[in-house]
Amino acid sequence: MILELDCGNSLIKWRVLQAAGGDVVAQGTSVSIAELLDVLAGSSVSSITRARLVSVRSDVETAELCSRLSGAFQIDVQQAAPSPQLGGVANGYFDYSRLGLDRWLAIVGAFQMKPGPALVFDLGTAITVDLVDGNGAHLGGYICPGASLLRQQLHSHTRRISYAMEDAATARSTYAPGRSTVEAVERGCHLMLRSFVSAQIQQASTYLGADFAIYSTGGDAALIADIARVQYVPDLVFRGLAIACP
Ligand SMILES: Nc1ncnc2c1ncn2[C@@H]1O[C@H](COP(=O)(O)OP(=O)(O)OP(=O)(O)O)[C@@H](O)[C@H]1O
Ligand SMILES: CC(C)(CO)[C@@H](O)C(=O)NCCC(=O)O
Ligand SMILES: [K+]
Repeated sequence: MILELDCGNSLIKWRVLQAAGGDVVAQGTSVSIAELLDVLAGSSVSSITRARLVSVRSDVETAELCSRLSGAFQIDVQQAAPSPQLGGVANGYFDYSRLGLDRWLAIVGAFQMKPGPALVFDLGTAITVDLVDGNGAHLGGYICPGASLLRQQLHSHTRRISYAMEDAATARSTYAPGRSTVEAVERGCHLMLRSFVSAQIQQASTYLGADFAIYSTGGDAALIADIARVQYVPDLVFRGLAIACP
């Protein structure tokens, strides 16, 4: 079985495949490797024979994650590394090694799904947007605060904005003007995020032509999944990871 890990700034997303390109037998999100090892130990996942990992954490932290994993399963852990080209895509950064590896793999995963122009949204701790043209040239992209950061900044920098997170999801059910703090903040941030996404889609036609695919991935991808033409692909980074570490 193959263990795949996407180590973001807040969470470790992981899944276990029966074999390369095979069925997903287990998946989840963990706050730490220790928690992930506990979950796997208590599951029906039997023998992990390979692991591949992408991380946007510091080199020291990433090396630590890899060594914990190799120690636990007695295996080598393959790690995605920056590259100027992969899977028909050319990295568009001035310095290709500076492009976040999660972004890079999401673009590569998208281009493999359908070779052609694409706009890729990843909604995690940060929201990232990347453009790739029909020849596989990555044109660059954008990095913005994610949905939680937007709200948290309001909570941290004001005296009177404060509410229980349990009430947040209900408050987001419409976009009507908010009549309580929770409604006003949740609807405001949700609209801000969606307006940004719509503006990106509109602007992208300048660079990609009228006919491009739009993908959304990451923990908060569902917030924009209903916008016209947006395809929700939760495992976009893992698709790219399989190409980077075959
Ligand atoms: N089970 C979950 N646990 C925690 N957050 C979740 C969960 N499901 C969705 N989310 C949302 O996903 C967001 C985190 O997204 P994701 O896990 O893609 O990014 P990350 O790993 O934290 O960050 P990044 O990859 O941008 O560095 C949170 O802001 C939260 O709103
Ligand atoms: C932007 C994030 C945090 C998104 O996870 C990650 O891709 C990252 O750390 N990128 C490095 C900076 C860059 O991509 O320009
Ligand atoms: K991410």
